[in-house]
Amino acid sequence: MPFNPDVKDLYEQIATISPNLKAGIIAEALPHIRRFQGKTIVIKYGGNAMTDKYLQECFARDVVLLKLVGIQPIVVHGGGPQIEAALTRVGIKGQFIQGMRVTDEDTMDIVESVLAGQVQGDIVGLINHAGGAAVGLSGRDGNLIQVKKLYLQDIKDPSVQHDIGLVGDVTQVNPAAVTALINGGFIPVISPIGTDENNVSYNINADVVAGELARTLDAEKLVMLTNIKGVLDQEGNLMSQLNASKIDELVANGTLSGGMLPKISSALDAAKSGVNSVHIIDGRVPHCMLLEILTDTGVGTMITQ
Ligand SMILES: Nc1ncnc2c1ncn2[C@@H]1O[C@H](COP(=O)(O)OP(=O)(O)O)[C@@H](O)[C@H]1O
Ligand SMILES: CC(=O)N[C@@H](CCC(=O)OP(=O)(O)O)C(=O)O
Repeated sequence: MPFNPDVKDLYEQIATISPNLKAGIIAEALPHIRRFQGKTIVIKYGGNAMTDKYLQECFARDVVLLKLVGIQPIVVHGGGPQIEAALTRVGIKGQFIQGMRVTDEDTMDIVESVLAGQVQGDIVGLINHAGGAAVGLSGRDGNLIQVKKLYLQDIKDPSVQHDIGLVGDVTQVNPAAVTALINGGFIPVISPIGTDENNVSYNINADVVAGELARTLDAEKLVMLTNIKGVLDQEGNLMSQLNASKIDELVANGTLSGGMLPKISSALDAAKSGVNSVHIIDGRVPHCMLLEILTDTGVGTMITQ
C-alpha cells in the first residue's frame, strides 16, 4: 500500500498494512537501537517545525520512544515565529541580520518570556503527555550557557561587525544540570537564553545552542528539524550531503541565506568538533526523527567536516 500524503493520520494508514510488513518495519530499527543505545542525541526543534498540532504530537512521541529504547535525547527548541507573533501584538517589528534577530531590551523581555515560558512549557507538556518525563531549562539554569555580547561579522565584508544588541556569543557551556537530568531519567528541554558575567540575559540563536551543547556533551548525533526538505541548491534541489568547502562556496554565492546561515555554521562546527553525524531534516514530515535515527532511510542533508 503506497504512502498516501492526503491521509494525514499515519495511524489510519498503518492499520491497512499487512502484519508481516509491520513487523519487518519495526525489526529494521534493531541495529540502529543497538548502535545508539546509551548515546546522546541533541535535537534542535525549530520554531517553524512546531506549528502543526499533529506534527507536534508526532515529535513528542518520537522523543519518548527514543528515550524508552535507551537513547538519551536532549531537546533544544527555537521559537522564531512565536516570538514574531508576540512582538507583532505589541507593535514591534522584528529585524534580522544574517539569520540573527536584532534584540533590544524590549525585544529581549518578550524573547525570554516566549521562549522560556510559552514555548518551553508547551514542549514539556507535549512530551510528558506522550509518556515521557521532560524538564525545561533555560540557559540561565545551573549556569548552563554563559555568553558575551556577540558582534556579528558580515559574511560579505569580514571587516564589518554588526551590533545586534542583546544577542549572546556562547563562551561556556556548563552541562552539569543537563547530565543530572539525563541520569535521573528525564528529557531536558532547553531554551536558547544565556547570561553574561553581570547576570544580563541574552538571546541566542537556537541552532547555535544546539551545536554548542552537542559539542560539549560529545553527542553522537545532532538533528536539526526545520521547515524545509534540507539544504537546497540554487535550483531548489535537495543536497543530501555537504562538506566544509561546499558550504563556503554556497555561502559566498548567496545560495544559503537567512535562518540557514546560523544553522549551517553551527552544524559544521559540531561536525568538526567530533559529533559523529549532523543532519538538517524536514520537520514537516511526520516522525522524521524516527526515520532519521531508527531506519536505513537518510532524510534531509547530512553535514560533514
Ligand atoms: N539554500 C537553502 N536551503 C534551504 N533553506 C534555505 C536556504 N537558504 C535560506 N534558507 C531558509 O532557511 C530557512 C530555515 O531557517 P529558519 O527559518 O531559521 O528555520 P528554523 O526555525 O527551523 O531554525 C528555510 O525555511 C529557508 O527559508
Ligand atoms: C539571536 C536569534 O536569532 N535568536 C532567535 C531565538 C529563537 C530561534 O532560534 O528560533 P528558531 O530556531 O525557530 O529560528 C530569535 O530571536 O528568533
